[in-house]
Amino acid sequence: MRKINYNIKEQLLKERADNRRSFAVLLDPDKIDFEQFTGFLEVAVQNQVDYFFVGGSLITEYSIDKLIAAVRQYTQIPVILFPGSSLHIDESADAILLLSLISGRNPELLIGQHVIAAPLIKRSGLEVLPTGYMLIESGRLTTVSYISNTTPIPRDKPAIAACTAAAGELLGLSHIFLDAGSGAIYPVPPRVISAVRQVVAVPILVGGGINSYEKASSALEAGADVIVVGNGIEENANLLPEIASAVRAFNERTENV
Ligand SMILES: CC(C)=CCC/C(C)=C/CC/C(C)=C/CC/C(C)=C/COP(=O)(O)OP(=O)(O)O
Ligand SMILES: O=P(O)(O)OC[C@@H](O)CO
Ligand SMILES: [Mg+2]
Repeated sequence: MRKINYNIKEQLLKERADNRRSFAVLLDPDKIDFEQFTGFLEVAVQNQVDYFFVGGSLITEYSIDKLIAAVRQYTQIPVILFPGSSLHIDESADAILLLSLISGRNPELLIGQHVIAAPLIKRSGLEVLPTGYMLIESGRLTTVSYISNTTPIPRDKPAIAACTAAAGELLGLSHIFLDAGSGAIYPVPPRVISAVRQVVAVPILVGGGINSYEKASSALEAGADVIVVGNGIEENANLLPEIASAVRAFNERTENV
């Protein structure tokens, strides 16, 4: 299937203006079982998954291009890179979350990797989604915290999260991603999401440890525009329809309000 010319930034802004929420499934290239992948994609289409995010803190197989080609063969779901480093850029995707890790104080992940990646991104034709990426404490040491060598924001300090997100927006970042980290024990607390929601106008993405209908609903009620789920779906195939139904229920409930 040919690449479609999406404008994801505009799509996210429109959804936000309409108070509609979206569902992104995180695909870890190292964990895809290509034998079963077609069936998985059918389920994703049936359940109206809005986006595939593709990436990881650490990638060992470098099968991003194969993964995207498989997605394209069976679906029109947009593929957005969620890179842990400048080595994870693949121009066959539709867009890239250009993350700046604003909750941390590691200059490499605030600007260093971006300098290295800039010429590649410019020539790739990928749509760029400039994103303030914020790690929130999650009850355990996550891969992303370890690999990025940064300390997450304490989960009981919504004011720190709000000021960090506000600073990111003032700097011109057009999305905020609140991430408890893949496999988090505790997802981003609703209080943190709503504190950020009150101070920024840009779309908010929330992920990490969302593994039930209830957790998804709480994040949506608190103001998350996009729910991102990875590990939970890798572990339990029934979770994809469950999260999709939480997003659908929210959208149906608020449709005529
Ligand atoms: C500028 C460019 C192109 C890259 C740098 C991008 C930045 C700043 C990254 C920040 C830190 C980072 C390592 C983010 C990766 C986040 C991610 C895709 C997490 C997915 O989960 P994993 O952390 O891989 O967890 P598992 O161990 O469960 O697979
Ligand atoms: O794998 P999970 O815990 O769903 O987290 C998804 C994503 O937000 C991780 O960066
Ligand atoms: Mg992973």
